[in-house]
Amino acid sequence: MIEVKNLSKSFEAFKALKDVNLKVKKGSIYGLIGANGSGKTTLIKHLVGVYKQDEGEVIINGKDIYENNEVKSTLGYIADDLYHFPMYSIKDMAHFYKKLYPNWNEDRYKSLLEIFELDAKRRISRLSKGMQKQVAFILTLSIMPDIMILDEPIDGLDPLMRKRVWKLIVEDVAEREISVLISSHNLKELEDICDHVGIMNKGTILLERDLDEMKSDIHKIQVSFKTDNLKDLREQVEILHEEKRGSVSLLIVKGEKEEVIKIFNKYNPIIMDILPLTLEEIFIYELGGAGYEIQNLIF
Ligand SMILES: Nc1ncnc2c1ncn2[C@@H]1O[C@H](COP(=O)(O)OP(=O)(O)OP(=O)(O)O)[C@@H](O)[C@H]1O
Repeated sequence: MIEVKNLSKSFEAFKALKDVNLKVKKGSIYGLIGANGSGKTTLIKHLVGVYKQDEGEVIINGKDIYENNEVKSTLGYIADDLYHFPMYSIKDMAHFYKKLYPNWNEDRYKSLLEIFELDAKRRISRLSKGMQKQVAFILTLSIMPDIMILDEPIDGLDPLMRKRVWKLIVEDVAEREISVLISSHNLKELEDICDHVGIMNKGTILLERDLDEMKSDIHKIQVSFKTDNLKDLREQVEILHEEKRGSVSLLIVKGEKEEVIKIFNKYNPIIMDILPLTLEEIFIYELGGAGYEIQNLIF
């Protein structure tokens, strides 16, 4: 479990993190989205114990992470700027990790090398950027972490590798109940794998949502009535957005699905379809209501 309470951090006069609160439960995946410079990497460097906070707490599995090697040995971290010792091969690096991480699993390491089809004798600095990322995943997954912190993890990976990596992470979450935090600019990438998503903006978490709850609470409805019933409907349901396409209205409606359908059905619609919403659309409509320009925050 990852817990951040009232975390603040300044670099000289610049306040990079302002009163950040966040929780990633056991067996869940948290997606951290935010524009360049919003504070994701600064937050992550606190989560992995690189930075010491000015205020607040950063607790991993019930303990402060900063200068705590015992906690760090259960934590897998993939930084956005990977570092490998220049002369090291994958095998040398694995040897180094084996000494550093008590839960290192040699069988898993070997099977991951096969999955990624990498030769352990190859020097890491000579591999392509994407292959270096694959090595980082092999090493990180082989330490059998309780917690994984991934900063832009799939940048540089091709679509097949992305799929492979997500599958491995989701399996670890399901089988070993690890907690994962992933930062990304790409909401679409996170949509299928995260349970929670938080949007960072100017050093704070602007909005945080449970994805299942969120998806069950907001609906895209394509509807057409014989007469114009939208005026009456507006008084009974919360409509976040509406568009008219000929005789058909496209509505984004907030509320419990069955209840919303019941209300619409009272007006005998000629057609009524409930369409799936992407995560991006949900954020746009939710934040649109709050007066934010979501596109500026997440792209
Ligand atoms: N060591 C530092 N000294 C001074 N300012 C810093 C330092 N590290 C980060 N900052 C500032 O803090 C802010 C947040 O940076 P951070 O790297 O956390 O953003 P980010 O959300 O990870 O961005 P990106 O998506 O571009 O990676 C930026 O304005 C950055 O300039």
